[in-house]
Amino acid sequence: MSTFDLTDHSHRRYNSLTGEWVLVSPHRSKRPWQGQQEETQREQRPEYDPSCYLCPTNTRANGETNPDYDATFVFVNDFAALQADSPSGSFSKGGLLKAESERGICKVICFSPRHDLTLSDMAVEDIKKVIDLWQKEYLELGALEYINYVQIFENKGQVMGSSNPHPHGQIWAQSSVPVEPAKEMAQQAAYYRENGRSLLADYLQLELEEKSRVVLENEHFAALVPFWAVWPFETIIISKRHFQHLGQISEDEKVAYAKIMKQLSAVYDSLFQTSFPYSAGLHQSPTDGQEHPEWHFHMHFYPPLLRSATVKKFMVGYEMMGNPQRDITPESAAERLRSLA
Ligand SMILES: O=C1CCN([C@@H]2O[C@H](COP(=O)(O)O)[C@@H](O)[C@H]2O)C(=O)N1
Ligand SMILES: [Zn+2]
Repeated sequence: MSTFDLTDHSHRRYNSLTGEWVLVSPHRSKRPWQGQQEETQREQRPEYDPSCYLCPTNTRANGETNPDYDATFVFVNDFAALQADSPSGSFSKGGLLKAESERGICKVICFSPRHDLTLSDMAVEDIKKVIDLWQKEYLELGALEYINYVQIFENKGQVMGSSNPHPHGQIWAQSSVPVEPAKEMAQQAAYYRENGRSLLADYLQLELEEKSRVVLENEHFAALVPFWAVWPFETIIISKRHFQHLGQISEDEKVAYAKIMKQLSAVYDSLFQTSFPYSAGLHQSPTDGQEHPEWHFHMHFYPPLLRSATVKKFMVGYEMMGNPQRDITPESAAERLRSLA
C-alpha cells in the first residue's frame, strides 16, 4: 500500500471555518486538462441601456425613476425578501415544528452608472467608492436596534440567476444571524476561546508560509483558494490585519481591498476567457452591539464554472446526500489562477 498522498489519494478535508468536510478525489483530475477554450466572444453591452432598471434615469418596476447618478446608487429592493415592518411572532408544534418572524431590509447597490462594466473593468478608485458605500450601509443598517446581521453580496452572471448584467450587488440586513455566518462564528469563537487569537489570522499565516494555495497578495490582503475549497475555483480574500468589519478599515486598506478584488476578478475572467460568474459575499461581525473579537473580516467567492465557460459544477447527488466533493485539488486550482495573475 503506497503512502497517503494528498495529491494522489482520495481524502476528506476539514473546513476549520465552518466545521464541515469536503471529499477530494485528486486521482480523477489526473486526466489531461479538458478545459476546452471555446472562443466565447465577450458580449458587447452598451454603456447605457434604456431598458435596464439599474441604469441612471431609468424607471424601475415599481415606477420609481433612478437619479442620474455618476458613481454608486443604492435603493431599497422593490421586491424585498425581508420587510422592516413584519409583525413579530412565532409558531411551534410538538417541539418539532418551529417558526419565528424575521424582520429586515433588502437593498440593491449599483456599482457604476456604466451598464457595460464589471469589477474587473472598473477603476480602483471607483471600486473604492463601492467599498465606501458598503461601509456606510453596514454601519447605518447595523445601528438599527432590530438589525443584528448585515449580509453584503453580489450575484454575477446569468448562470448565478443574476437578472441583470449591470454591475450591482445586494444587501440583506436582518434580525437573526443566518446559517453560514452562524457556523463560522461558532468556529471562530471556539478557536478564539481556546487560543486567544483569530482563527483566520493563524490560518492566513499558515497559507502565506505554504504558498501553494495563494493566488494574489498585497500589503493588506491575500486572495487564496482555501485548503477546504468546495467550488472548483472558489477563493477567499482575508485581511492581514485582524479586524471585524468595514467600520474598522483604514483608507489604505480600502484601496488595497479594491485592488485585490479587481485583480482577482481579472484573473477569473482570464481563466476561461469569459466574464466569470460567481456569487461573492463579505462576512463581517454581527451588529448586535456585542464585541466580537473572534471575528476576522473576509470575503468568499463561489464561482460555478468547472472546466470551461460553459461547463459548470453541480452540487447534486452525493453532494446533497453526503457532503461536497471535488476532483481538481485546491492546490492545482490555485496554480492555474496564479499563472494568470
Ligand atoms: O425594478 C426592479 C427590478 C429588480 N429589482 C431587484 O434587483 C435585484 C437584482 O437581483 P440579482 O442581484 O439577483 O440580479 C433583485 O433582488 C430584484 O428584486 C428591484 O429592486 N427593482
Ligand atoms: Zn444598466
